[in-house]
Amino acid sequence: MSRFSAYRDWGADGQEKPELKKETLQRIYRYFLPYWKQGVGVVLCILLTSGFGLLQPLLIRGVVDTAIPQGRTSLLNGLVLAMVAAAILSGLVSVAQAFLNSVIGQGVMNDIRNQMYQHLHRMSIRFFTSTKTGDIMSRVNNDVNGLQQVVTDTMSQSINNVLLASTTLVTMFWLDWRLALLSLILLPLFVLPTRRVGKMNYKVRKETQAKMGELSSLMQETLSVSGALLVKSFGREEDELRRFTGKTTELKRLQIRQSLIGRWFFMFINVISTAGPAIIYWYGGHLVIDQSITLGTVIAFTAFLTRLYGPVSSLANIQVNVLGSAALFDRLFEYLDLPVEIQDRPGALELREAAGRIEFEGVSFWYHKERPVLQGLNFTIEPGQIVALVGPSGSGKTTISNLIPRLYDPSVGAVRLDGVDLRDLQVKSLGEQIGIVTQETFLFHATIRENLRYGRPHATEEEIVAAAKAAYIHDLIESLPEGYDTVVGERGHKLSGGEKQRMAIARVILKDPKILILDEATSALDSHSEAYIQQVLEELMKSRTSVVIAHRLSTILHADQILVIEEGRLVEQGTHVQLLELGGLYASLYRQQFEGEA
Ligand SMILES: Nc1ncnc2c1ncn2[C@@H]1O[C@H](COP(=O)(O)OP(=O)(O)OP(=O)(O)O)[C@@H](O)[C@H]1O
Repeated sequence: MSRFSAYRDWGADGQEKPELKKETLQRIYRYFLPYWKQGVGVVLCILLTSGFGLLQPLLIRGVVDTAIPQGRTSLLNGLVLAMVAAAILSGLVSVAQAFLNSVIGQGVMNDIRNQMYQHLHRMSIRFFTSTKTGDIMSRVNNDVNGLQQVVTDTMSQSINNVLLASTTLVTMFWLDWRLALLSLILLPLFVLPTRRVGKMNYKVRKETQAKMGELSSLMQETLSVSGALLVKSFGREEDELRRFTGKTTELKRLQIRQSLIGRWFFMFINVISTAGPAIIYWYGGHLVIDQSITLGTVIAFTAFLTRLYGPVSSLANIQVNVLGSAALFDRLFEYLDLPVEIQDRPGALELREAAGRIEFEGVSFWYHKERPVLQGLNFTIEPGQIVALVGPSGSGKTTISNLIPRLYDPSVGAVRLDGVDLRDLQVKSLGEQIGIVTQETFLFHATIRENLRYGRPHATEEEIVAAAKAAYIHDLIESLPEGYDTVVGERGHKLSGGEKQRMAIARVILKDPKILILDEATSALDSHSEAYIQQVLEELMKSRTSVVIAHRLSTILHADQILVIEEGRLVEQGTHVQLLELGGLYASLYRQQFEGEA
């Protein structure tokens, strides 16, 4: 089985039980390292806010125990002012903390998103043909977004909570050890239910995430232009609706469950945050009556109690949260770690100007090992030659042409350009020498000018117009209200199949590559336009090596060599005249077409 076979089930959400791996932690740490300064800032902010927080109950105690009983109004004013000032300062610091947190979170997220996009572009076509677009999108968008929330919240809240809980506990013991002990005994009451709720919440959240992924994949497929067209043309709207509502109903159920879990959580919090202080008032009240502590201490204690229980119950969930973040990171790392199939070897040569001699030596190829697509191909294309690949549908012609720009590497044997194995050349420099026009032309959602310039980013206006004229598309472009500024592509102006092919040809004319691959490049044209374009292409093919795949054999009569492919094997080779004389597969294909057209 190919090492890429795992791609096929990508996004099926294999990992259920997250575990914390040392390598994961180390890698996460490396992403945060560049932001250490902001990290120090966050810790300082947390220290300050927890200091301000500690101050409040102590100030309350001063008010209750000293200022009011002793009738010291100036002290009362001072204490109240200090309370307000501490609240304002604490608020300001928390704004700064939120800012720093965002800088870190967004920064890490941005770095990962860019790294992921770059990595995805290094992946071979095999990856894209075997992975659902929805899954790729979902990883780049949802997972990376999820990261910010989970990571920064988990990280800074954990530090925050540890500090809050420990400083509060120390202060509580300093104030009165008996009440402090009682608070500690009550702690499990608080912590245990929230921990359970936290776990349940995590599980449902994960299920919801997976369901949402499925839903977005489904929408991506059925709401794309081609998908919608298919649904309509087969009248399958109702079935699709059923499939969709099946998933949304499931999602609804999960989300209701999630919000119920939230309600349970708040119920526990409410009960305990009322019951906790009540118990402290009860025991503290007795101590006040016995005059062993002051009333202010009891009031301060109840304020401290919420400062203790909140952070401790969050910390009880920290394991779940940390595991959750680690799992999210792991999902992203899995993508980042996908092996790059086609990449530069160390010391790969830069191809400056290819002469254009292409050799296939003992080339076999398979997408999946059990089904070879090309078998033992040997042939040479001399510089400047026009070579046509001919053969029944599915015989492997496109696959052969894909090996030349190294969209795939041969499974056995070698493809050479000017005597050098393609695997020893820099992939980018190879790509620069090759121009491809296929049956399906893709245009970006951009202006016609920008689309044409894709072939040569620095092309002048004159060069663009000249290329468009050469591809017989200039007049059409001029007739559009916005001419070369017309936006085409996914949501822009629609060009017909033939017009798109002419755009693709103009784009390649601009690129001016040394090697040309035309895979059914004129299939969308009527015979009148095809005759025109054929002239253009013949002009274009002069002085470069060209590989042409065409079902309409009339377009390849003048090829220097015709390679006849059947079931992945080279079965005949020669010029049109030679092959007709041979009276084999080519002759019969030609006769069939000739008779069909006659
Ligand atoms: N990405 C892929 N994964 C698995 N099998 C593939 C893939 N692409 C093509 N194939 C298979 O490889 C074989 C050769 O396909 P190829 O597209 O090279 O044929 P072709 O001669 O160009 O056909 P056509 O004339 O119909 O375009 C076919 O049987 C096809 O099903």
